[in-house]
Amino acid sequence: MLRSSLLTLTRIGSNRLMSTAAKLTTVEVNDKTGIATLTMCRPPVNGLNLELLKDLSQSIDEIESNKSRGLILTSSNPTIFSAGLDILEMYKPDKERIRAFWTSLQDVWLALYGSSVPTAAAINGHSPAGGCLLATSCEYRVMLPKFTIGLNETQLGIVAPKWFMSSFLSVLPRRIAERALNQGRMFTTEEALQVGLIDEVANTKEEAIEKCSAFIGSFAKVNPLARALTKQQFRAADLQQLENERVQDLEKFLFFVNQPAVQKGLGLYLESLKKKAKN
Ligand SMILES: CC/C=C\C/C=C\C/C=C\C/C=C/C(=O)SCCNC(=O)CCNC(=O)[C@H](O)C(C)(C)COP(=O)(O)OP(=O)(O)OC[C@H]1O[C@@H](n2cnc3c(N)ncnc32)[C@H](O)[C@@H]1OP(=O)(O)O
Repeated sequence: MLRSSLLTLTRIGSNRLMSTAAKLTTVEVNDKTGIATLTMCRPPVNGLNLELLKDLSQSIDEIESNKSRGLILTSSNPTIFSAGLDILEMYKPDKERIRAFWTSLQDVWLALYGSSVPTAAAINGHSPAGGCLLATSCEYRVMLPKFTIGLNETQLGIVAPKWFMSSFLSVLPRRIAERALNQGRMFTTEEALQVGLIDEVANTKEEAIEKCSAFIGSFAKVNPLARALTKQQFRAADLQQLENERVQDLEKFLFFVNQPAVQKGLGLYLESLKKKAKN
């Protein structure tokens, strides 16, 4: 398979480390537990651009087909899980590339939210918008203190698509989800724990990964097929909705993102990020 030819396989202690040639993600399988840790490593902020999304898709497929016991998603950056979609993909976009970009994002969501293996996110840094989408696509979340997580799209003058809302709603009560989305609210770790957006707090990344592993281990005595089919039945309606509306969803996104007012808003937001970075 093409994917195999892109992979290098290294052994670190009892762990197998698979990394893509471009190294935007690594997959490390713990030989004792059989759990795969998928790490995003795209400096400076794990912005989800086309290449990172393609890598994530490939890595998730790899983990599914390697029959790993579970998947833990985390980041190599010590303060940022993912800054969400790379705004440079949406600002003054290239016509063909932005189509591939959005389609890849749909692929990642379908693969992660619909994954047959147990999934958990070790959120070791800030996790706005697309970062929160990835985290809420997993079944369990452990976060480090003093970071933020949420769907802040309305703060940028954009709208979270329905399937972002589906992931959010699979975790939060409807009333809290609706208000947070309308406000574009970012929750601190402590607030996220209080509303149920995350399941546990850990003091270090290692501890977060241990807690994620313990969650995945909690299924050890459950029949894997029964567990996977049960999970997929819970998520089937959300997944089917995007499968049915993929093309319309892409066209809606392209129409929306190309509106002059949206482009202006994204430009101003990028400028404010750059100014903040300089100060
Ligand atoms: C009806 C509906 C139909 C269709 C829907 C249509 C549209 C909706 C589409 C999509 C939904 C959008 C989802 C998203 O994910 S949008 C992205 C949202 N993300 C953010 O708002 C995060 C912004 N970043 C930050 O808040 C901070 O950077 C962060 C807390 C992550 C890290 O802070 P830190 O102080 O550590 O780093 P910075 O100095 O701020 O940044 C370093 C560097 O990185 C650049 N940067 C940061 N975030 C992004 C990003 N998301 N995209 C691109 N670039 C980013 C930042 O500018 C700095 O760059 P430089 O100055 O060049 O070093």
